Amino acid sequence: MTDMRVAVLGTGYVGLSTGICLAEIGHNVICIDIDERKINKLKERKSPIYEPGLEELLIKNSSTGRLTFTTSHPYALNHADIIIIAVGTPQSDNGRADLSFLEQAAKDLAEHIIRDSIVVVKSTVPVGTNEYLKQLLLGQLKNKVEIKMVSNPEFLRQGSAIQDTLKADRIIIGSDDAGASEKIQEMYRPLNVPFLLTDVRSAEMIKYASNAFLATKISFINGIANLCEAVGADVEDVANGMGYDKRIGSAFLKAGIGYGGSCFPKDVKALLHTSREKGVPFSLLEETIAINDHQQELLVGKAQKRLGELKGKKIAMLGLSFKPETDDMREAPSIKIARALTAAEAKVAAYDPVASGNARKVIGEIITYVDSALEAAKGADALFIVTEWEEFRQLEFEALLDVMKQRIIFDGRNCLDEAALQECGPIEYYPVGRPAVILRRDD
Ligand SMILES: NC(=O)c1ccc[n+]([C@@H]2O[C@H](COP(=O)([O-])OP(=O)(O)OC[C@H]3O[C@@H](n4cnc5c(N)ncnc54)[C@H](O)[C@@H]3O)[C@@H](O)[C@H]2O)c1
Ligand SMILES: O=c1ccn([C@@H]2O[C@H](COP(=O)(O)OP(=O)(O)O[C@H]3O[C@H](CO)[C@@H](O)[C@H](O)[C@H]3O)[C@@H](O)[C@H]2O)c(=O)[nH]1
Repeated sequence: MTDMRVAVLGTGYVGLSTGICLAEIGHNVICIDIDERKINKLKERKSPIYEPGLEELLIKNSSTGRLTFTTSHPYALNHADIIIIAVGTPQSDNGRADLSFLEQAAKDLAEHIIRDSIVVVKSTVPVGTNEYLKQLLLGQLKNKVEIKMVSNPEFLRQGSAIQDTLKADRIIIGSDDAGASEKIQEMYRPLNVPFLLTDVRSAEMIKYASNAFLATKISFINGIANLCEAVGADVEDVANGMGYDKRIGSAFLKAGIGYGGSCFPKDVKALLHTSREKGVPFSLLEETIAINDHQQELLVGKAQKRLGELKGKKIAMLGLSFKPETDDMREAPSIKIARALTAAEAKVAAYDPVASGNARKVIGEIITYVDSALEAAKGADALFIVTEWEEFRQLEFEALLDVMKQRIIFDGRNCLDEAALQECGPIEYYPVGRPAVILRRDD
């Protein structure tokens, strides 16, 4: 059965992608957000975020009338009998997940739900939160209605959110109510994605375990990369060689300056917080975090070692967003790198294809934002690759190196073509976990 009536709370990456994709497979979706500016933009069929493919589907599904937007909870809830919560669960000071947006969402629901409903929690929440929310909701319900809860964590990645939603590896449905579980399976069935049915607590844990495992895989390969530098091995070949083993797999073995973004940093810390709260030591997670933090400092350390005092040196920074194909700056490694460089009194000129506007809000005016890689490179003592945008791989490095004061590149993402760089004449190229390429004038 298609054409279910669904309300989605929150139009961030998750809410918006979910809402759009559910409309795309035939449901009637209303998305609600408390942020009036976002909703106004969405009503004009413009995406408030940079996410490939999202705006096309937004326009398509808005024009069929299957996808609408509102800031009014009563209006949206009047429309729906499946309510998906996709509000943010940021990190609070002690590492714990901040549930205040969820608590407010539960209050909004309690006030305005007028019919029996299934409430689906898509936000990433610590184990036990679904039960807590249910109690909160039931305790404040204004109308006499029946509420069933389903935990349905999300696994999309920014930059490929739409494809990840339409072609997910799996859909996790955690519920103790067979009817609710069946209805949510029906909702997703047109996607033709495998379901894993489980209890609520296990569903909540699957999300944290998945993110923590992937983050740990990244820290592991970064640890190996640092060792490779010490022993003269090449981490790209090592990761390749490991990845052929099906038990290991090649994904998430890309060494570099560590993981950032709106999820891995906060979710690993939230899981660690749970382990401490329960008195179950999980020092592996501490190490995952420590390696990640260290990795972001290493790049600046390498520049200090090569250039000496950074005071007055000019650094060109290519890339600001936490990964390519997004303008999201949450926990982007560029933030720490920009702060460390400017603390050492280096002058930083940064270029990013889409994230400069958001970067200004986070990093501020301690660095200069320019409109091209070439402009950033002018007069630079070194160039840092911080985000592996495809645009940077395609750069004319000969021209870029020619405008630099010193022909030195630190590639924090191992994304440049070494052979092509060697064609550019004298160069010093320092990747992560691989031997440096040093071609002097008389080589
Ligand atoms: N970003 C990702 O790639 C991703 C992927 C998987 C899971 N998650 C998880 O999904 C959740 C949402 O993440 P996000 O990145 O989409 O969040 P986000 O911060 O980008 O967006 C959340 C939205 O919710 C809105 N909101 C807050 N309170 C509300 C309320 N009471 N009613 C309606 N709207 C409200 C906010 O205004 C905001 O627009 C988080 O728990 C996150 O950990 C995120
Ligand atoms: O081999 C790798 C892979 C990733 N990264 C970095 O790890 C971070 C996260 O990358 P990615 O996982 O691609 O992006 P996210 O959009 O943050 O997605 C993650 O976080 C989401 C939110 O929970 C989950 O839904 C996704 O499944 C999970 O991949 C980025 O800084 C990447 O540069 C590496 O350093 N090496």
